[in-house]
Amino acid sequence: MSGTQLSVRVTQRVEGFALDVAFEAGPGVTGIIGPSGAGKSMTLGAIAGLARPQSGRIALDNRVFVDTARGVFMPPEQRRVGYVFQEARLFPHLSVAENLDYGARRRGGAGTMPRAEVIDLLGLGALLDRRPHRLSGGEAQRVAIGRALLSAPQLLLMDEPLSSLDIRRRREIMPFIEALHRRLDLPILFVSHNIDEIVRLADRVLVLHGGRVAACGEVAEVLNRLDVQSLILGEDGSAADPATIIEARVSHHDDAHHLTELDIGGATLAVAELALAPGARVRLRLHARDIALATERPTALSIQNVIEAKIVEIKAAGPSQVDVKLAVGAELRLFARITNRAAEQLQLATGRPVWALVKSVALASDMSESGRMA
Ligand SMILES: Nc1ncnc2c1ncn2[C@@H]1O[C@H](COP(=O)(O)OP(=O)(O)OP(=O)(O)O)[C@@H](O)[C@H]1O
Repeated sequence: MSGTQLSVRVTQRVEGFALDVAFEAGPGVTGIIGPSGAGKSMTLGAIAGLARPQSGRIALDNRVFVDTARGVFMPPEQRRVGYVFQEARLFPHLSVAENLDYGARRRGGAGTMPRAEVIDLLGLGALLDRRPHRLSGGEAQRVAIGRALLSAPQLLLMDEPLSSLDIRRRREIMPFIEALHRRLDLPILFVSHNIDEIVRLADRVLVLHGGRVAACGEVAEVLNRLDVQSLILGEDGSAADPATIIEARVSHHDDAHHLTELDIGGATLAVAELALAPGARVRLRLHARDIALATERPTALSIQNVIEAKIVEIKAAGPSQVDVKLAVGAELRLFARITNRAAEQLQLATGRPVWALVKSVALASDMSESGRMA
C-alpha cells in the first residue's frame, strides 16, 4: 500500500451557496453522499481544479494542488486526477481504442495500469473498434473509466458514474468498479445519491449537507446514525424508512437447501446461496419496512429468519406508522416499521421481548442486488 492521502480544506462561495469542507481520504473508495445541492460536485471540481476556491489547501501527499495562503494553484492537467462524469463524455468521432489512447496520451509518467490490463479489467476487448454511438450506456461508461485510468491518475473522482444508467446496466457495471477498487491503490472519491451503491462500494463515507461535512467515517457507523439517515433517506427514491447496515460474516452453507447462513452478531440470517467462502465478509442492509414483529415465537411460518430481540424505543413515523428500535444481542440495533394499530394491538412497549421477522435483506456485495430470503 502506498497510502496516498488526499487532504482537502476549502471554502468557496458562489451566488447563494457557500461550500466549506475539510476531510482526508486515503486509498480505497470514499463514498460522498448528500442531498441535491449539498456541494458534492463542487467539492470534486475544486479537487480537479475546475474551479478556484476562495481559501484553503488541497494536497495529494506532498503534491499541493491548491494553497491559497501561498498563492498556489496547480493547473488541472498537472494534477494527475482521473475524472469520470455522470455521462461518459467520449469523443464521438473517435473509436473506443482512440478514446482510450487519448487518456494515455495525456499521461505525464508511468501508467497506473498497463493498457491491456485496463481493457481486460473493464471488459473492453470486443469494443475497441466501435464508435461511441454504438455503445450501450454501461459500455460507454466503462470506456470513460478506462480512459480516466489510462491517464495514470493518482486520484480518481467519480461523479455519479452510474446515475444515468438503468438498473440492469448498473448491475452490469458494478462488478467492474468493485474490481477496480481491489486493483487500485489510490484514493477514489465516488459520489452517489444511491445508498446501496455506497454501501456496496465504499470503505468510508463522507456526508455533505448544505455545503458542509455532516459526517465522515466508516460506512456502517455513519449510515446507521439516524440523524444522517434523515438527511439522506428518500434521496435515492427509496421510502424514507430507517435501515441498518450490518457487517456480516458467512458462517456456513446449507448445501442441501442452497442456503448460506450469515452471522450478523447476535443472530443468524439465512439467504439464498452465496458464492463466498465461510468467514468471508458481506455487508447487508436491512430496511425497517422489511421487518415484521411478533410477541410470541411464531411457529408454522414460511419466514425462516426470526430473530429474538428486545424493544429499545418506539417512535412515531407519520400519522399511521411507528418505527420500533430493537436490540439484538449486545451490539446490534435494528428497526421495524409497523402500523400504529399493530403496535397497539400487540401492546408493544419499551423493554418488551419480541421476535423480528426478516422478510428481505439487501446484500451489498456478491452478485445479488437483493437477497432472496429463506
Ligand atoms: N458555478 C456556479 N455558480 C452558481 N452556483 C453554483 C455553481 N456551481 C454550483 N452552484 C450551486 O452550488 C450548490 C452546490 O452545487 P453542487 O453541484 O456541488 O451540488 P451537488 O451536491 O453536486 O448536487 P447534485 O446532487 O444535484 O448534483 C447548488 O446550489 C448549485 O446550484
